[in-house]
Amino acid sequence: MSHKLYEDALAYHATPTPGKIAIRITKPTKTQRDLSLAYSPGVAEPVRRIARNPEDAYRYTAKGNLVAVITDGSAVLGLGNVGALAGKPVMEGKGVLFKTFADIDVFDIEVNADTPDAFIDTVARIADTFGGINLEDIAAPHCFRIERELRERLDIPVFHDDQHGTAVIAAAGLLNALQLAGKRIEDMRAVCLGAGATGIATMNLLIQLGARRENLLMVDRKGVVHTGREDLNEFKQGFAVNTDRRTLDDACADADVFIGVSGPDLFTTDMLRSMAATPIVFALANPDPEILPELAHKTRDDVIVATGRSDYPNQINNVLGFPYIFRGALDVRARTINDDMLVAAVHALAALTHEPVPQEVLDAYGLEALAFGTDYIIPKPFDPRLIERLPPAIAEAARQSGVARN
Ligand SMILES: O=C([O-])CC(=O)C(=O)O
Ligand SMILES: [Mg+2]
Repeated sequence: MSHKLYEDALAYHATPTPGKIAIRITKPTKTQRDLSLAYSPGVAEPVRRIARNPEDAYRYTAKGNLVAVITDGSAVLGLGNVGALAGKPVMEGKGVLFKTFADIDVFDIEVNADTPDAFIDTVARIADTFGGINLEDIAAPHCFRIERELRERLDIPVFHDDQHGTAVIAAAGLLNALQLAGKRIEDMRAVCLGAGATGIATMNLLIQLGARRENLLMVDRKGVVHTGREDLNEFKQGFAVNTDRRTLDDACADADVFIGVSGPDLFTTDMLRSMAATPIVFALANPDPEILPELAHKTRDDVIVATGRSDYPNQINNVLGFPYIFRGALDVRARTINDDMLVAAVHALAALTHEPVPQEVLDAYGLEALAFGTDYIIPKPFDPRLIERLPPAIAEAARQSGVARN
């Protein structure tokens, strides 16, 4: 990407105030009386109430609209293990998006943890502060255990964004792309390059939506995940297929779908040429995709391409998910975010793409027109209808599945 954009990004982050987010006060604090309500002695009364009834925290504190965006810095974007502190710009960025798109407040928390247990313990001990926990940029496989144990221990939603957020958006975009390609998810043969958090969660969600496990080939650094391998962790084992295919080249031949959640430029033009008719290529590595859209389109004119980036059509990025999924969950004080809620989000997103696009979306993207088609398989992040459609669908799924407290 251009050097200029990166220079601009540094200036954006540095001035006029370092960082991207600050705290706002929601009550009057101008007079002696204001202070005696906000602080001693008045503050003692909500304290006594919450001590008697913890649910009162939702009434007298910011808890119910406050999400922790928490990382250990072990898998920041596609940049790898850069450490907790270096992950902070991304976590602040998530806070900006939660606030902009769903009016949810965020504390970003960067945890230096030597072990998954230390991380789990830290999060569990601070969880009372929050209405929900958004785990971010935590590497596989330890992210799976971290999420599972925190879900068991806590009665607020715990959601690993890079797994389920990205999976929801990819699945919604894929349903639409398959429709354009005239293919059914039940028949689709898909390759997933990258068997980490996002890859595994996405494949699991596609199976829930009708994909057949034996038609999904996961590929990791050592090649195709197949039943003859003895180096697979329990999460990859679930996707081991009985096949002769061994390399990424082998896997891509005649495939209908390629989903990359790996690293830059790993998907070649030869691989693309070997895919079935109207191939679907989701090159989702951030910031640099597995293949650049211009190269994919130059290689085949029947390809449908998506990336994770804002500067190309078809942005498959979890920004379309986490703000609205948490909004829906917080609105009904859901105890968790379950699969029914994720599937509801998939269908709401996929359906919205078929409707006429409002003028303000065209303006935000400098476009004359935009309609369902190969360059528009998923709504744009600046679509004001997202906040109207997604949270109610997710909240309803929470109610139906019995995890809503309101
Ligand atoms: O931050 C983004 O653009 C999407 C994301 O969660 C990641 O790449 O880890
Ligand atoms: Mg992430």
